[in-house]
Amino acid sequence: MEHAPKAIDVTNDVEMRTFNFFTMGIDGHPLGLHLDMAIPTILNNADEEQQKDWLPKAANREFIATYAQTEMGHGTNLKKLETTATYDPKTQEFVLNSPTITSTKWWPGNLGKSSNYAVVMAQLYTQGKCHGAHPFFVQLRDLNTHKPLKGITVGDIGPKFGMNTVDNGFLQFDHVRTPRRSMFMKHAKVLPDGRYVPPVHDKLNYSAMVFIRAAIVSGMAYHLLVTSTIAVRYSAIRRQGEITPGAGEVKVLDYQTQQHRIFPQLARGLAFRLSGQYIMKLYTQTMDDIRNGDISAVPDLHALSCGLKAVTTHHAALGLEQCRMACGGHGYSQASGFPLHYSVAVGACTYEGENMVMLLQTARHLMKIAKAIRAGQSPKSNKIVDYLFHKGPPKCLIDQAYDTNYRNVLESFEHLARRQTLEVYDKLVQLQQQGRNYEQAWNDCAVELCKATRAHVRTFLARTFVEEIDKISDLSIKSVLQDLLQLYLYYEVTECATGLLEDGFMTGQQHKYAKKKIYEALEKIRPNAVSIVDSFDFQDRELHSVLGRRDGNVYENLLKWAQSSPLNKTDVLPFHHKYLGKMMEEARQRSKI
Ligand SMILES: CCCCCCCC/C=C\C/C=C/C(=O)SCCNC(=O)CCNC(=O)[C@H](O)C(C)(C)COP(=O)(O)OP(=O)(O)OC[C@H]1O[C@@H](n2cnc3c(N)ncnc32)[C@H](O)[C@@H]1OP(=O)(O)O
Ligand SMILES: Cc1cc2nc3c(=O)[nH]c(=O)nc-3n(C[C@H](O)[C@H](O)[C@H](O)COP(=O)(O)OP(=O)(O)OC[C@H]3O[C@@H](n4cnc5c(N)ncnc54)[C@H](O)[C@@H]3O)c2cc1C
Repeated sequence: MEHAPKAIDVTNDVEMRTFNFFTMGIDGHPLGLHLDMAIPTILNNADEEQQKDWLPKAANREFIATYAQTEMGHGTNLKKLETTATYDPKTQEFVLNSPTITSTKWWPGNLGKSSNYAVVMAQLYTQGKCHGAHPFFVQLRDLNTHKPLKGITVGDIGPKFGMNTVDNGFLQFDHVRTPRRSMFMKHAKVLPDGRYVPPVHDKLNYSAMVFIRAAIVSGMAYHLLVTSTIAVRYSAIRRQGEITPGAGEVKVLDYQTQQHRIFPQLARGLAFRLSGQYIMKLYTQTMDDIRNGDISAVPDLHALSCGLKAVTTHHAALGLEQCRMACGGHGYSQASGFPLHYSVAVGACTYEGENMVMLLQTARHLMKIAKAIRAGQSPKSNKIVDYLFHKGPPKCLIDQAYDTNYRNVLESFEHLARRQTLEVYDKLVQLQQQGRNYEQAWNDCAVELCKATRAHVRTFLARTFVEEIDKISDLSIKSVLQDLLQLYLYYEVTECATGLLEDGFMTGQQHKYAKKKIYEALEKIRPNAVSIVDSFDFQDRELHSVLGRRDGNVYENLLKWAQSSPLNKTDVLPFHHKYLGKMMEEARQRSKI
């Protein structure tokens, strides 16, 4: 198959678009879904003729499209989406319909007021048979008046936990007719007479979600690096309390507890950035392969993107909260920027696949591998999973004198992932032997399946971090990043210590060794901490934080920020005399009686 036209390479500016997206919660980005889901859908699911028609206009912003898949009643379970697209061979059109209240499309970004087109996921019916969810490219609003077209009800879903500058919307179809060729026809097709032509892989229609899951990994790195920049800079300004009595108040960044709270977030931000680059390259390569008819990497990409998305979003949410708490009272102010960054970032734990569901998707992949291992098969030279086939050292070696390239630490992570994967597989088999069906057994193992996925993803993140730091040639930069790598690896050892201690693989003494390495790394990072975050070169505008200002003039600008509040436009607000003043006057009068 010849290469499809690459009018735009959606992934070449992912870093910038991740930044754009993740600040959209700050300045509202009516093109977020257009750029990050609608265009990738056109690129990967439209046939050549459709691409020639839609892609240049989309790239030129001649319309704004969103990605309308989730419904009020279903977001995770795509098999049960209720919106229908029924083919009418007489007119060669699809009839789109929202049969129930729960089939109302609900959540799509920019759907409420901005978009005039949408990628609509609907159950495809033709010749009386349902062929499952397929994407359709549908016009929603008149291009001149921007009014909804006939049969279309659309609006904003109202205020949310965050991202309230984005018009997430609702959408209902009342028997809306759309041409046959509005169905994305690169993979599956419906011929003029209504015959359905199936795709080579029935999940290729889901590629836009895979793109976002891959992009979110870099997005979470961005959020952790932004918020740890704010926390480090503020902690280098804020003086509170003494370490040596009489020696004067210290910068709170000198407290070990403050370092232990913030620096691991910095380290995780770097780790996620490196794995984010890896997964985006894997996505791009896989999409190229699909264009050339090779779908062999699709399962690996799906499994890794689901696992990375779930783990990095969860750790980013926890890490942002740690950075906020580390800034005390001012961290709780909107002036800090934390409420904004947090409310945008934490949505990623839910959208693009709720995290538990994503962990379980990766677990499906791991169970296939476990089955092959138990059947005595050999590994398939796949660097992401081959370690599961290998037998690692019987005991933890992290405290050996020399641990070249942290091989002993990585083998500890591999041991835990291997053990948890095989143990939960064996439990799955055992439960079925005891009479449970597969689905029941799966549900009874779901928590352990998620743990196995987290252990597998941790191994991947750690190995990628080690390999990428090893490639750095500038020794001064390498030395600083190795301090963060040391912190990351031993912090992760302590984070999964229960798993490593559970089977006696690691000893309590080795756990103490890991803690010692953490404290050592904190001490090494402290003198470079401000330079490290300054090196990210975030602009004050994107930090959106008085506490994280590059010039460090926190207090003067905190007062200026407060004084600029509308509440401070006048000394006495009208409500005072109307309510509080009146209440107090009446109370004084009563007390005179
Ligand atoms: C550029 C910067 C951008 C920065 C970030 C911008 C973000 C924009 C902000 C917000 C946008 C948000 C958008 C959305 O939220 S869009 C809606 C997202 N919705 C979801 O993610 C739904 C989640 N549910 C699913 O994906 C699926 O229902 C499922 C995967 C949970 C289950 O799928 P299902 O069809 O039911 O299949 P099975 O579980 O039965 O699995 C069958 C089989 O298929 C494989 N598979 C499933 N999905 C994929 C896939 N995407 N790719 C490849 N393979 C897939 C699965 O592994 C099974 O295989 P098997 O084990 O071999 O049987
Ligand atoms: C900020 C934001 C932006 C969004 N933007 C878009 C968009 O642009 N386009 C779009 O189409 N959608 C969008 N969504 C919707 C989003 O994709 C869904 O909310 C998400 O997929 C989760 O589905 P749900 O809401 O149905 O949750 P549910 O699936 O109902 O989840 C509820 C609970 O059930 C659990 N659960 C569900 N199924 C299983 C299972 N099989 N096994 C174990 N546990 C399970 C979940 O883990 C969760 O704990 C957005 C959502 C948010 C929050």
